[in-house]
Amino acid sequence: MSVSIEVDHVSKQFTMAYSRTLKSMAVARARGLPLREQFLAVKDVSFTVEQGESIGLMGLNGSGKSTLLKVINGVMRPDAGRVLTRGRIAGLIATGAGFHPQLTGRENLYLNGAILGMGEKEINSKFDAIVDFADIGKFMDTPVSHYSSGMYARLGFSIAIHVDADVFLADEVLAVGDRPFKRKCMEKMQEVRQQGTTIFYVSHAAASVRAMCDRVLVLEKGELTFDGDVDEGIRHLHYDDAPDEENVDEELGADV
Ligand SMILES: Nc1ncnc2c1ncn2[C@@H]1O[C@H](COP(=O)(O)OP(=O)(O)OP(=O)(O)O)[C@@H](O)[C@H]1O
Repeated sequence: MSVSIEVDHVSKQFTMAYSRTLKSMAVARARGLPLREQFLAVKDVSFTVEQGESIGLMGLNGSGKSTLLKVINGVMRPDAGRVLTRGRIAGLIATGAGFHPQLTGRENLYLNGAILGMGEKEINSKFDAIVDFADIGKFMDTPVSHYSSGMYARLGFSIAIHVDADVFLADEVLAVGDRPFKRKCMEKMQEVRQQGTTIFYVSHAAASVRAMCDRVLVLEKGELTFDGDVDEGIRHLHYDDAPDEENVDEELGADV
């Protein structure tokens, strides 16, 4: 097996500004309060992923999951450490990220496809499959600013999953889709997984991580506190404790 992703002592720092207006800055300064604070969203994280592994990235809100994916994707540069990736990376950091609101679905498909590394010929050959999967056919010539968040998500996911990628990064892809679409996405991701694509799957839904992944990474306040067996990782996060009935999906399990 060959190494697909190597994350080596990676840290990412952000600045949190407390004051947004000149007045509040002046008040804070007069009171001797800090104007901003720096914090590490990802703290000294290291791990290696082999080609074809399917990783569930879990952690509470704000624990650094999206930031870590952005660093792996190359959208953000780490402040310390390094990331090595092999092959073409496709993925959704935020559903429909990169869509231009004034452009139609069709135009965004070509634009987004190009951003994800597909040539025009490749997009042409996959166009029907992408539109079919997204199931928003008659809205393809409507500006995406008129789309619902679910329609955005459908088109975004469909484009990304049809890229012949070596690594697929899926951040909360199932958060806005309806139940039939979630099911379809899971089936498609399983198909891509069977083909040997490395998958990074961010989810709060324990059952979907169980179905999709063969290893779990857990981030807590930016630190990697668990790397290993799926069930143990879920137990580590207590995701299985007393699920809230309203959020239990028969296939995806309990959300937290
Ligand atoms: N561009 C940014 N500038 C400043 N702070 C940021 C930025 N992006 C993220 N953060 C902060 O970094 C921390 C980690 O955010 P991140 O989005 O990576 O968390 P997450 O685990 O993906 O959360 P969620 O489960 O809610 O999606 C949060 O405190 C967030 O406010």
